[in-house]
Amino acid sequence: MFVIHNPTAGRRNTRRLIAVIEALKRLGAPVTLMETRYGGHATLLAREAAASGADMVVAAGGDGTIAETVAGLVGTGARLGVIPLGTANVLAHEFGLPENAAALAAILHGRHDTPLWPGMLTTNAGSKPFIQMVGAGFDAHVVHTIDLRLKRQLGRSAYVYQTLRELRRYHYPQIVVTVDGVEHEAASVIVSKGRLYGGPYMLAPIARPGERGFAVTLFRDGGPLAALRAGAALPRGRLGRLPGVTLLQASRLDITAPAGLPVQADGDPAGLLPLSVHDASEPVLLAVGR
Ligand SMILES: Nc1ncnc2c1ncn2[C@@H]1O[C@H](COP(=O)(O)OP(=O)(O)OP(=O)(O)O)[C@@H](O)[C@H]1O
Repeated sequence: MFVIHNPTAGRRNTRRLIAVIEALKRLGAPVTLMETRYGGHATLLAREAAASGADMVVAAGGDGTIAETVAGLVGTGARLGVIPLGTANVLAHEFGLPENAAALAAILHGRHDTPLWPGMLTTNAGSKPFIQMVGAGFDAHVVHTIDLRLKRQLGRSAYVYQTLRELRRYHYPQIVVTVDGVEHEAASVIVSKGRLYGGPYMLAPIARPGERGFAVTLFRDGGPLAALRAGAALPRGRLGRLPGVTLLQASRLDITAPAGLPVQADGDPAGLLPLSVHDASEPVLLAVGR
């Protein structure tokens, strides 16, 4: 089993990683540990691990590291494992991965899995898979402007701080989004593979991470008050039920304007508008509990 560790993810705490690796060794699993040296390196490491015959490649990091690992695994037949070490760890919440090191090791060593069908995002920064969500509008602005040192120190609270800081600075331009050929306008758009957002919080109950297609949440109201309302609704799991919020299903989607607005994918900066989203060619298999 190959474990790809992003040493910059989350609060850089390696205690959990070591505990899971020790538990894997106690189960008799041979583990090869590799560290990423730069953003995007996980894709190369995963591709090489799969090419060398690994049947399981584990992403040890946050959602960004998982997406980069998946980019190297699609089409190879190698299974995906996850050791959540990130800030929000949305995918780990989505699939109920345990906090306990021994329980997580048992899942990685076991044979039970579920399909995870990534989306493909194309922007000026290129084309790459995402596993949980893509955003354009206020949330992407927060992701692009957040201080990475603060994120490491405060974890998820850094997003709350940055959201409050940017509420009155952001201009809330209208975004033009075409969902399966039908044009809409919104202040913010979140395209989801999974149901959760920002951690364990429900956003898109219609989302099906193991199947083709996407859930699309349109936040029609712009301005600081609407953004503040959304921020307050998130921890109560009521984001999707706010007035002015519409949830749609999509098989493909384009956001054409305004050009130059920031985009986020799986909680990391992912280029600028315009963007397009479609299905990856095939799913990967994710090791999960029963
Ligand atoms: N060695 C490295 N040096 C600098 N950046 C790296 C390195 N390895 C990976 N990265 C980048 O770190 C970024 C953040 O990683 P990741 O998303 O896994 O952690 P996180 O943001 O803390 O967690 P989450 O997405 O769950 O909130 C990714 O975009 C990845 O490209």
